[in-house]
Amino acid sequence: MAVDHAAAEVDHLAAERAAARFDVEAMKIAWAGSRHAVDVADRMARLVASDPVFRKDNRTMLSRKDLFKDTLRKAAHAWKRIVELRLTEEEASLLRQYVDQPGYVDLHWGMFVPAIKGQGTEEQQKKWLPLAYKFQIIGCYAQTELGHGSNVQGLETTATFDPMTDEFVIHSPTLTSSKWWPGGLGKASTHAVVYARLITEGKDYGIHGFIVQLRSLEDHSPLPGVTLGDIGGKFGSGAYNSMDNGVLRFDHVRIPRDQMLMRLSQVTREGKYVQSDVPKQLLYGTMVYVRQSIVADASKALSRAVCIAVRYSAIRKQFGSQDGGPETQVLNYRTQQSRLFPLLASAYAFRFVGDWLNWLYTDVTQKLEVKDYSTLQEAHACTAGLKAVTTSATADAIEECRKLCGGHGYLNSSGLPELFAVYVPACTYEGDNVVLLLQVARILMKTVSQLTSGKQPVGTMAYMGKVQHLMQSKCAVKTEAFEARALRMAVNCAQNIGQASNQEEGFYERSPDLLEAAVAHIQLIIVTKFIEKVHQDIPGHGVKEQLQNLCNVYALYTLHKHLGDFLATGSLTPKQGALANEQLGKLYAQVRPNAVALVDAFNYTDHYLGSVLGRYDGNVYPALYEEAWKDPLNETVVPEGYHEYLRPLLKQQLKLSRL
Ligand SMILES: CCCCCCCCCCCCCCCCCCCC(=O)SCCNC(=O)CCNC(=O)[C@H](O)C(C)(C)COP(=O)(O)OP(=O)(O)OC[C@H]1O[C@@H](n2cnc3c(N)ncnc32)[C@H](O)[C@@H]1OP(=O)(O)O
Ligand SMILES: Cc1cc2nc3c(=O)[nH]c(=O)nc-3n(C[C@H](O)[C@H](O)[C@H](O)COP(=O)(O)OP(=O)(O)OC[C@H]3O[C@@H](n4cnc5c(N)ncnc54)[C@H](O)[C@@H]3O)c2cc1C
Repeated sequence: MAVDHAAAEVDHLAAERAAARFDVEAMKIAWAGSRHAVDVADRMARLVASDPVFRKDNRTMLSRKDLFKDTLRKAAHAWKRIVELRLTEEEASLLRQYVDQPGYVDLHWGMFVPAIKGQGTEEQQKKWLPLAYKFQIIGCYAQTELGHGSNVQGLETTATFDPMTDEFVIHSPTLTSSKWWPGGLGKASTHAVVYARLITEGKDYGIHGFIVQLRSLEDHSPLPGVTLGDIGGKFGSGAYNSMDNGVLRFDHVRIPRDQMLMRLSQVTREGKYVQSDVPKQLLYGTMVYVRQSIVADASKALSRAVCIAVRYSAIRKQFGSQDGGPETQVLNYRTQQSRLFPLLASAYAFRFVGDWLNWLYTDVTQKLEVKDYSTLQEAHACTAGLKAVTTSATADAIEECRKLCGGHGYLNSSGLPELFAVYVPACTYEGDNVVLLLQVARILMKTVSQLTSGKQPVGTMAYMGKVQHLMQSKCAVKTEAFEARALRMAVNCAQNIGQASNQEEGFYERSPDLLEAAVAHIQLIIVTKFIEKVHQDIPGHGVKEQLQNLCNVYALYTLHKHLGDFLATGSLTPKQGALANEQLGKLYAQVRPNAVALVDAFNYTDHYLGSVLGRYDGNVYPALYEEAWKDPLNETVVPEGYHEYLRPLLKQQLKLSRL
């Protein structure tokens, strides 16, 4: 008798949901942050999913031109809906998230507006922000050049003040000074915040931001002296190709003096350079803001991938039956669990550390407003380090989820190839991850060097103040082992650097070790924030227990993966390492019956997931089968090219065989 496998698979997810030992609705609240957050997200997700303009299932089959036009259409439609429905800022930003297609609006709202807010004077904000808020201008963030991205101080574009006309002359003196990469620049933006070397009275004062109009507001043509376009196709089909990353050159383009962003420093009518009493690092403030939001996005991307892989692993069966009985769900294999459940735990860990980072960012911003700059370094270290660690882990995890879905994970219809292709540049943009970790390492070395002078480290570095205890102790408690590992790695690096002939040379030589010390410090922060979360009052049947399990999984998995560090620094004994691994196996068994419900708690619509493998109803096989027929290659039974290339070949072979 033929078995209806499709119906059986659907039942599987229902059975998984019924077996869960906690209240999924309460977990949705723990994940989203509040009942209100769940409701708003749900409403916005459904609004997008029910609107045919936001359809995205054909995205990987569109040409670059069609994909770009589709992005313009979606952005315009989203804006229309935002205005018509009078959406709040919170609702509008969720709507943009669920539209789920990178485009110029990300840079307009994500970098252009924050740059003006952070670096513009009140007067400049009054002039430019209303235009940007109403989309009367579209802006991008033009910092990176063909020759320099990481080294911001090495940028070459010049902004030379001309006191005769009270203008800056923006110029690209070399090919390598061409702006290269800014999103939204290639085709959409009318304006940019351009970063250039400020030159006045014959002196180079380094990098500053300027608002520059690029295109006519009448017909969108480039203004005189401006050459610009798109930099070309990028990794993966669909994916980030919806974005018009651009190239831009200036040939002595003149802008009024008041288009220099003047909150941090000014140039007077006479051409005098005046530095405000604020730290010059605030020039990098927009990047700090975006890095913080990238950490929050890491948990979104990772949870999507994990949701697909968990649901599909509950549906997919292989082996396990000798006599024609049911085969084993691949989710029951210990290897599948040990690869997948740490990623599930990481999604939750990144979510909570992202919330904390958002709190830290808000706190630092409020302090800056009253000229308290004491937490600037902490904000830089945490945003840079967490951005690096969470994006690298998420990119690796999405690829792992693809493999966890076997062959079907490689199909575009699984959603995973596109998710990976869209996500992986997060390891590079907004600061290459290695460059950012080296920034964290510099701050760690500075902190270690100050320990002897009695200066007490604060914030996330406070544990380093327990240096006497942590350098000697045998660690029984989990967090203490993480603290000892991070501190001892940092102290080892500092000692090795101290032996070099000069500090810079020592730092350069020891940079691979410094990277690992920075990662250890950041992982300590993630573990600590997860533990703090589970110590809070979390309502809902079984919710706290599940989060406690996931927290243990994250900590013990991280410990297991980096056991070499823990052993080499003497923070754990080999026996403790082995016990941790034993414990991890037991935790996986506790996660197993709850896995499907734990990904349901992300509350993603099928539209947002964009995956036939991750469907809520589990009806995977009919959907896969149906999806295949939609490919343009299947529009004709006999393929185009048959008469030109296949038929002559086959006929020739036929003739040869008759000879
Ligand atoms: C299936 C389909 C899915 C579809 C999904 C769709 C989702 C759509 C959503 C997409 C969203 C995407 C949105 C984002 C889009 C991407 C945007 C990307 C934009 C960019 O990339 S913009 C360019 C970014 N560029 C960089 O990040 C450059 C990195 N370099 C630097 O930051 C600096 O050069 C560096 C490395 C910090 C060095 O600077 P330098 O000036 O040379 O300084 P020093 O190292 O000497 O440090 C001096 C001093 O300053 C302190 N410092 C440094 N940085 C900061 C800072 N940011 N804040 C505070 N302090 C800082 C440093 O610690 C030193 O302090 P001291 O006390 O030691 O003096
Ligand atoms: C999709 C995408 C969107 C982007 N959007 C924008 C945008 O909107 N606006 C904008 O201005 N820019 C944008 N960028 C540019 C981006 O910010 C830069 O690419 C990024 O900062 C990395 O700089 P880079 O390309 O110069 O890399 P490089 O610094 O050239 O990196 C190359 C290699 O050198 C290594 N390296 C570099 N310096 C060091 C060091 N000191 N020590 C050890 N190793 C080092 C790196 O780790 C890397 O392995 C975007 C980039 C991408 C990919």
